[in-house]
Amino acid sequence: MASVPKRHTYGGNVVTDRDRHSLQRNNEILHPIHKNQRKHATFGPYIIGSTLGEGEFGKVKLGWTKASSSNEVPKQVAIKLIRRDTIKKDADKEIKIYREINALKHLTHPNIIYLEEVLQNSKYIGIVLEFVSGGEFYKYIQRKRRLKESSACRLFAQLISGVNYMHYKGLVHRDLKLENLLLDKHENLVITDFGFVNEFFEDNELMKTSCGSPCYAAPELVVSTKAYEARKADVWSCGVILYAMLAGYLPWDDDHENPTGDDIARLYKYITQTPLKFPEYITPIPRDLLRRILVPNPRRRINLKTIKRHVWLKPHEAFLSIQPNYWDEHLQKERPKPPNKGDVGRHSTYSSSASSYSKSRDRNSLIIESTLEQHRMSPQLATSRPASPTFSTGSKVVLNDTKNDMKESNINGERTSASCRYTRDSKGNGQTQIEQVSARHSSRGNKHTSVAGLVTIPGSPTTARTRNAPSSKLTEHVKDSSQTSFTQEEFHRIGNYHVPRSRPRPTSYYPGLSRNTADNSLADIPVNKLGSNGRLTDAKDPVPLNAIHDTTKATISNNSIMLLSEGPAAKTSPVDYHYAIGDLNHGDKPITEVIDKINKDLTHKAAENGFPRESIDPESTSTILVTKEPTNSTDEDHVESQLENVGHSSNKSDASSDKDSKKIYEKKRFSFMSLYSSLNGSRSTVESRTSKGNAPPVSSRNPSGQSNRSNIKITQQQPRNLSDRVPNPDKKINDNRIRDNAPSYAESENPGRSVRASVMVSTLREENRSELSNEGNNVEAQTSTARKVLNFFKRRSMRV
Ligand SMILES: Nc1ncnc2c1ncn2[C@@H]1O[C@H](COP(=O)(O)OP(=O)(O)OP(=O)(O)O)[C@@H](O)[C@H]1O
Repeated sequence: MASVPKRHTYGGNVVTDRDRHSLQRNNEILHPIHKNQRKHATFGPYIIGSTLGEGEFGKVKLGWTKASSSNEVPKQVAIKLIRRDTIKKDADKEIKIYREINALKHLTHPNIIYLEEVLQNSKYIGIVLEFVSGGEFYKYIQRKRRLKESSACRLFAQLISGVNYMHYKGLVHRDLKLENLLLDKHENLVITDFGFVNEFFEDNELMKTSCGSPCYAAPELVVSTKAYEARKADVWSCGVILYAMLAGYLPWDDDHENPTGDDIARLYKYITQTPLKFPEYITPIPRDLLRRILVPNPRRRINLKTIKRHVWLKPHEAFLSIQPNYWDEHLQKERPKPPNKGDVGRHSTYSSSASSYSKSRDRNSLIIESTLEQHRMSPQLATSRPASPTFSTGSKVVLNDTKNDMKESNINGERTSASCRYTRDSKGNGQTQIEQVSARHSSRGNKHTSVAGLVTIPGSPTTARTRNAPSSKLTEHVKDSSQTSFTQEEFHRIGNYHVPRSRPRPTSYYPGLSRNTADNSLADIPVNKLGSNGRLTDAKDPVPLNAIHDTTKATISNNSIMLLSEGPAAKTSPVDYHYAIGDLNHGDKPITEVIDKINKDLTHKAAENGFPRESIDPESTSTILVTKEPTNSTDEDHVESQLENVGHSSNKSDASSDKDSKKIYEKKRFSFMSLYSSLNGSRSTVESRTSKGNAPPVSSRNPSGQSNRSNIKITQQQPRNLSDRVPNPDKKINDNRIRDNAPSYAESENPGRSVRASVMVSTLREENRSELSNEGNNVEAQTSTARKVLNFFKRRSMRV
């Protein structure tokens, strides 16, 4: 008979029968092991399962508590096991671990990983975290290529809520990136990996230690040796994350001379000097938000408070308006009561042959054996060595512009740094002593229950259920958070975890990995040719904060403009009219009047250009290109006030957007070659576009880099029918106007070739193909006509 493997602890020691009896007697951890039961490794009270992932510090294992009765569902946890011998040699590593632990024990937020406890034995430190079963966020994006806007919006709101909460607690993460985000089983975002976390104390003190991952780190961390404002650095990273969610790849990852970003100096030069570019499927509103976030100059970068109020996040306004202290008050409620003061530091102890454990009842009473006490720090390290064991002294951060939005960094009434202590608590035979952060018996299941349970908080982006809840309730909750009633969620089921990683995760996210699949929408889009140059390239220069300067298809309908992104993945997004057209509507004119005027102008122009007047339905949707060029205004207050003035904005579901977009395209019939609108002094030029809605991407740029307020570009569709495209003298004149009226486009971005003409040609080719295939009889005649048209455009494109 094959010998049954012995149950052993993760300390590597075999648990003897004597040990087991002693443990059972103490009723502490182990349960009787039946002969036919599989034996497991254990670590403290947890049975150790498969490897969930691997990081810098070692493996993260799935663990679960042993059920004391058949009815009890074991609680699952993730245990970050860190070999003590590895950190003994590496004081930096140890500092990171303590930072993480000491930060996490103060954080209770649905979108921040929850620290259950910390255990250690002679070989390992085990950071016991809630188990998050939805997998890694970057893989999620890779799987989906990119996220739908609504989904990105929900997750970004969660990210912002979590980051805002930690800032409220006086902590900055400093290493926010896709790889440090996980998803729970409800696809809620969970921020992890607090190894670079730091604390800010006083006003006017900035952080000096650069950290984070290059692709996500704010430029000021790298290009400047000056102290930086760490919260703004977190904001930058959030922007990079948002970009990655929406685009499916990182911004500024296309420097061909530095494809992997290994040359960091070059990478940052590239970041600060290359305008932010967008793929066409990112719609104007999130673009606008990204442009405000990804501003190299931190002083001009939007802050969290303003982000929360951005119109794009309007659907999650309710969730974002929950005050950070709400989470402390209410999520803590569902956890065991904090100990009486006298209990702090009191331990109930049990032991095995490998290690002994003690439990304190207070999450703040972390006692962990620190090798730091035994090591002399190198002078270099000593400077950044925590004054308190918690955080490095070299990294204090300022509270300035968001000062009013943040409270003093008090945690449970005391400074973060004061709440942590290291004690040496050796036991008997010189064995390593134990620690425990908190004896919290509630599961993260509960916590996420709370998250899921935020059903009672309508508008919360945390779960699908929350979104349907009546909005009045949210207000109640926001106003009176004491009325919370969290539902209890069942524990995570064993097996409901993602496939373990077999190797360390990448430190940055390379979209190329996901692009080699059949994602034509990504592959086909000349991303580098799109976007605008509204963002200044020099960090020293003021950056226009409040500009919508994308070329954007828009459809006016019922007092609102449907802004359409361009290209195969085009989606509609109803946007507040005032917001979309900005100065166009300055003169207190009712929107309907303005729309009427635009439509009349269009009709007039149609007639002028030889199109039948009656072919335009003034009531119907008219496609226009709205391009509001960057303004010189750089004042953040102005941004805020602008945002305040922004009316409603709602994100339509993608399905309905698609429908709308199709409908709109069906209605488009003409392409106006020029239209100069003098509405409120705004200059309007006309751009051509194809019937597929592929406006020349480069035209969205402001080639001169100069700021022109409210440069509205209006156009209508190219005729859809082949017969409409048959060249005639009028049409030629018309076509010449296209070119003549779009000098900016031809002049600058593509001096050698007309992208617009190319787009037209390719579209014509496509349409010819489909139409000709339907009309077999006239194939030849029409082909030759089509050829003429193509040749005409080809010649034109060569001439430009
Ligand atoms: N709470 C958790 N629930 C589920 N899986 C987790 C959890 N924590 C970590 N993991 C998995 O383990 C992997 C490594 O975790 P983590 O990044 O926290 O380790 P680390 O040693 O701090 O890594 P890093 O190199 O980023 O510092 C994660 O990518 C994830 O797959």
